[in-house]
Amino acid sequence: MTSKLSGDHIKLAIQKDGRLTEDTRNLLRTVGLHFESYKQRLFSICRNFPMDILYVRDDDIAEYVAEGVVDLGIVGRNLVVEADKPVEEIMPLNYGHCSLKVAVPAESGISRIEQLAGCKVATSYPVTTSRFFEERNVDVNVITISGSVEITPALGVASAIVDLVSTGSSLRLNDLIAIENVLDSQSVVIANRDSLADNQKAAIVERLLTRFRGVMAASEYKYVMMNVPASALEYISTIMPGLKSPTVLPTADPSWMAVHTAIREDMFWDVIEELKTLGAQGILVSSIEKMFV
Ligand SMILES: Nc1ncnc2c1ncn2[C@@H]1O[C@H](COP(=O)(O)OP(=O)(O)OP(=O)(O)O)[C@@H](O)[C@H]1O
Ligand SMILES: O=P(O)(O)OC[C@H]1O[C@H](OP(=O)(O)OP(=O)(O)O)[C@H](O)[C@@H]1O
Ligand SMILES: [Mg+2]
Repeated sequence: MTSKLSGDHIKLAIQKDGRLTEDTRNLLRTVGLHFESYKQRLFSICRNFPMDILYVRDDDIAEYVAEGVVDLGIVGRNLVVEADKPVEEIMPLNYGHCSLKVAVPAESGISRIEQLAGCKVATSYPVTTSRFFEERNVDVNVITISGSVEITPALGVASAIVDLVSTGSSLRLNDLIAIENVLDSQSVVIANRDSLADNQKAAIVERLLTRFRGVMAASEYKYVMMNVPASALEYISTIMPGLKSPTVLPTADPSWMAVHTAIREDMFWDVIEELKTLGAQGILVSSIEKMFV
């Protein structure tokens, strides 16, 4: 095995050390990739998949993908939009959820962005912010700040900010309120366009995405096993939004049937409550590790 990045592999850039790092590493390991990741490492080679992983600052990922330094990147959509580079977003990954919002001091009395005309707006996302206000025809002076944007109104630097919000606690801590959403973000896979046009690379990318889909689909479902009265089986089958029709097996008692199915997490409690009222018993629920439909 060589220590250089090899040509017949695809290259994936992920955040080296930050909010997305742990979830991203976990996802890669859950899809069965074997690789070393030490903090001082800049890249590692997957032992069982034709891919090399580069660890970089998240701000650089979209640029590296656009330039073809790497074929794929995993990064927050907020940074893909801000980088404004020609890359393809090919899959949302359902972690790293946050939103970019316009916020103002709570006591300012400002509730609409039109009231910010002629004002200073501080942000670490100048490209996205300028475009947002231009599209809304509100003329503002965008000031670029690299961090702790929330304190700029209190310092008199700006009348409003555009910053990432997740729980909203940073805004509350600084007596700010959000007045408009600029974009919703989550971790996404982005790809270099030439790599997608290369059949060999595109095939490896598709293998990786298939694995990601399997893990993500599984996280949205629970596997449910239960015994139901044979008389209620027909109706119970209609209320179970499983993948296809549920698996029905006979039990030692002909008046009871065993039913196995996958139920979407978001409908789970409603369905379980209804099943219980219809006489289902011995309901066992388990997580699904991977799922391919
Ligand atoms: N409070 C939050 N909650 C959830 N996700 C967030 C939050 N803040 C940021 N994110 C998402 O996580 C990404 C990485 O955030 P992080 O704070 O690690 O960035 P960073 O400090 O710029 O890291 P780097 O050192 O790699 O440049 C953000 O670009 C965004 O997509
Ligand atoms: O709505 P909340 O849950 O409070 O999250 C939002 C905060 O999280 C991020 O900052 P981070 O903690 O990464 O600090 P930094 O931007 O100063 O690096 C973001 O820039 C906000 O400040
Ligand atoms: Mg960064």
